[in-house]
Formats: sequence, structure tokens, C-alpha cells
Amino acid sequence: MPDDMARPLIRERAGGSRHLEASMMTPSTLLIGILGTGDFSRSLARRLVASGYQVVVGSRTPARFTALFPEEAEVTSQMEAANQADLLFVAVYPEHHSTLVHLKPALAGKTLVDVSNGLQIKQEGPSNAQQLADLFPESYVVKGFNTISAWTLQAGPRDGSRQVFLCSDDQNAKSSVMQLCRRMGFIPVDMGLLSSSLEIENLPLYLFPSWRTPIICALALFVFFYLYNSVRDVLHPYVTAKKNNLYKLPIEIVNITFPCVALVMLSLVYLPGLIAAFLQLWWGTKYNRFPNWLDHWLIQRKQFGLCSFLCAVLHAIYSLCLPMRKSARFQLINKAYEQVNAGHPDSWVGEEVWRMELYLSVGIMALGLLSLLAVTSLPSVANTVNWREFTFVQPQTVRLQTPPWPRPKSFRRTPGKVL
Ligand SMILES: NC(=O)C1=CN([C@@H]2O[C@H](COP(=O)(O)OP(=O)(O)OC[C@H]3O[C@@H](n4cnc5c(N)ncnc54)[C@H](OP(=O)(O)O)[C@@H]3O)[C@@H](O)[C@H]2O)C=CC1
Ligand SMILES: [Cu+2]
Repeated sequence: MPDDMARPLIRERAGGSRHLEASMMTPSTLLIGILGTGDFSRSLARRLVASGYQVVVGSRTPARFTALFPEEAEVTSQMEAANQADLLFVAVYPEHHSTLVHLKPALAGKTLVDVSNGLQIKQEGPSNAQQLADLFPESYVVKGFNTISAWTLQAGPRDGSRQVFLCSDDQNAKSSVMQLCRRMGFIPVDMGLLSSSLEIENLPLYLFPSWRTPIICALALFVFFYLYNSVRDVLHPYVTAKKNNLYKLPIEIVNITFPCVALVMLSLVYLPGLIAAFLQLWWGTKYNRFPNWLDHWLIQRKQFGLCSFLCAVLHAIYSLCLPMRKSARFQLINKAYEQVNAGHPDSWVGEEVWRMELYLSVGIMALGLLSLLAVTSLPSVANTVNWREFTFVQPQTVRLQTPPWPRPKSFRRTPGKVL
């Protein structure tokens, strides 16, 4: 049905709005430079070209890397790129920033975006961006894009990490990078002056920042309840009645421990809200700052809730698998009975029960983790679907601002243009 496919879903209205949209889609004539030809540079060049920018890449050995870049991007020497571009990304490791000093005159008055990351968390400056600013005092350094991986740049900002944290001492330079960010489909987050660059550089180095406390909490609760339940259901019957319940350790005790942890974690989701409300009533105002510990706790409620949910899911899976274990036990006991009947009093069943319990608990754990993975990957899958195809209102279009730079009819490269 080629005709059906060619027809637009929404018929255009007579008058203005289409004209506005068309004008915003025209590629900007701002020439963006990238220094370096590594992974980051290649992905960035692709993204910039796809967003309608002219791109010039500066390399020490341009001939070697031309084939790796999109046709629309020009790969040339570092000096040439520095001369031509209006705004430059420095996609070079910070150790090599100093090798760029010969470009100083060409970069004077231009915006440099430092995308570098540190190797370890630094508590004290100077940050890479501040060092770059010291190297190029006549350029305007903006820190940003370091939290975006080369992969995300290439794939387009469809998954979760759409925020780009930016900071700079120069407001104009920062806002031009913010505009560029928006055009590439990312969400710029203004982090203030260049002194925040240390914080931005540290960001990708924190592993699951708001998950640490909830996970430690869940693990500690698990250990506590596991020990408590083992003492109650295994040790106590053994001491008082010489009853051997050791077989309960891998599955049954784990299964009654999960709901205990889930319930306590769930209460930890609601508790900070209650404490906050109580504090506000006590103070008689909502304009006081909460103590730091409460602030952190409030922020981590989602993670506490998800940990609680995980425990509940594992409990459900364990409970569903229990009948499986019962039937296996029944078969084993049957075998033992047959063996004893046949005159083999030293039956091997005890060992077999242990092995079965072990296999079952490992299997169930794997099943739980797999289902958790499936649940957590759902949002990314949902994000890759282009919802805009299904909705009539296109919020992106409404929010787009007019192109930041004037678009002369014939494009001319003006060397050394100041933004
Ligand atoms: N890869 C990623 O996902 C991300 C990377 N970053 C940051 O981007 C920057 C670049 O990373 P990436 O592209 O992965 O690194 P690569 O090692 O892939 O590329 C670095 C590039 O730097 C250029 N370069 C310039 N001068 C030198 C020199 N003296 N010695 C060595 N290389 C030099 C080289 O290009 P040429 O030979 O053409 O001059 C080289 O291709 C880093 O600061 C990194 O922290 C930030 C976020 C994500
Ligand atoms: Cu239950």
C-alpha cells in the first residue's frame, strides 16, 4: 500500500505552524570542530551531522582517519580545524591537553568544550576543565558531555541518560553549548560556574550512587532475618527436641526471610515521609531544611522500594517452586524406601537430598535474577519505541527554540568568528 504510507497521518493545517517547524529544521551554519579522532569524536561527529551541523575534525594524522567519519564531516589538521571552527569539542585525553598549546592563537576567543573524564574520584581541584582553562586563558571553556558515553551519542539519546551537565564561567559560551545540546536531543542541566566541573567529572565514577545504602540495608536485613529464622526453625528444634531440620536452610529459611526483608524495606520507604511531615508540624513551617540524613533517605525512597519489590518477587518465585521441591523429595523418599526394603540400610538418600536442595536453590536464584533483569530492562525497551509516532501532540516541536545562530543564505566559513 505505497499510497497509504506516503500520506501524512496528520493533515497540515492552513497557515503558520508548519512554516515555523520548517524553519527550525534548517541546518545551522555554525561550524563545530572536534579535536581528536577517537571513539568519542567519531560518535559525536555522527550525532552533530545528524542534527544538521557542519563538522570539522582536527587530527594529528588526518589522512589515517578520514574513512572513519561520516562523509559530511571534514577531517583535517588540528590547526586547520581550530582556525575554521566556531566552537570546538576537545575529545582528547586530559594528559594530552598540553600537546594542543600550539593552537592557542587559533583558539583565542572561541568556546572549548571539555568532555574529559577523570580516572578516579577527586575531592580537590583543579579539575581537567580548570586545567584546560589555565592552558587556554583566552578561550571560553565549558565542561560537559562527559557523562554521555560514545555509545549513547551514536545511538541517539533514546535511553535513560539524556541529561548533559554543563558548567562554565562564561554565560554566553555556556548557553550556546546548551542550545547545541537541545538540538542534539539531549537535556542540558546548568551546573553553574566552572568550579562545578570537578563534581561533573566525578559523576560517571560513582557506581550506582543512590543504590548503595538501600542495597547494604537489604543485605544487612537479610543476614539478620536469616540468622533469626535459622535459630528459630533449625537450631532451637535441634537443641530442644534433637530434631534435624538442616535441610530447611537453603530454601525454606530463605523463603521466609525474603518477605521479612520486603516488609521492613517497604516500611523504610514510608517512614522518612512521616518523619518529614512530623518535623514540619513540629517546626510549624515547611521552609526549614531537613537534616542531611533525612534528605538522603527521602531521595533514596525509590531504590528502597525497588529492593523491597525484588525481595517480594523472589519470595513469590520461591513459593511457586516449593511444590516442585516437594515432588522431588517424595520421589527420593520413595527410592530410599525401596532401597531399605531391598535390604540396603546404608542408603545414599541423605546426600542426594542435599544436592537436590542445592541445585534447586541455585536454579531459583538464577530465575529470580533473570526476572529482575527483565523487569529492569523494560523501561529501556519502552524508551526505544518512538512514542511520538503514536501521539498527536509533539511536545518536542513546541519546546524547540528558534535556531541560536543567524543562517545566512550562502554559507561562508568565517575563520576566527567569536560567538
Ligand atoms: N569513549 C567514551 O565513551 C567517552 C569518552 N570521554 C572522553 O573523551 C575523551 C576522548 O576519549 P576517546 O575518544 O574514548 O579516546 P581515544 O583514545 O579513542 O581517542 C583520543 C584521541 O585523542 C587524540 N590525540 C590528540 N593528541 C594526542 C596525543 N598526544 N596522544 C594521544 N592521542 C592524542 C587522538 O586523535 P588523533 O590521533 O587523530 O590526533 C586520539 O584519537 C577523553 O577525555 C574521555 O575521557 C567522555 C565520555 C565518554
Ligand atoms: Cu508469603
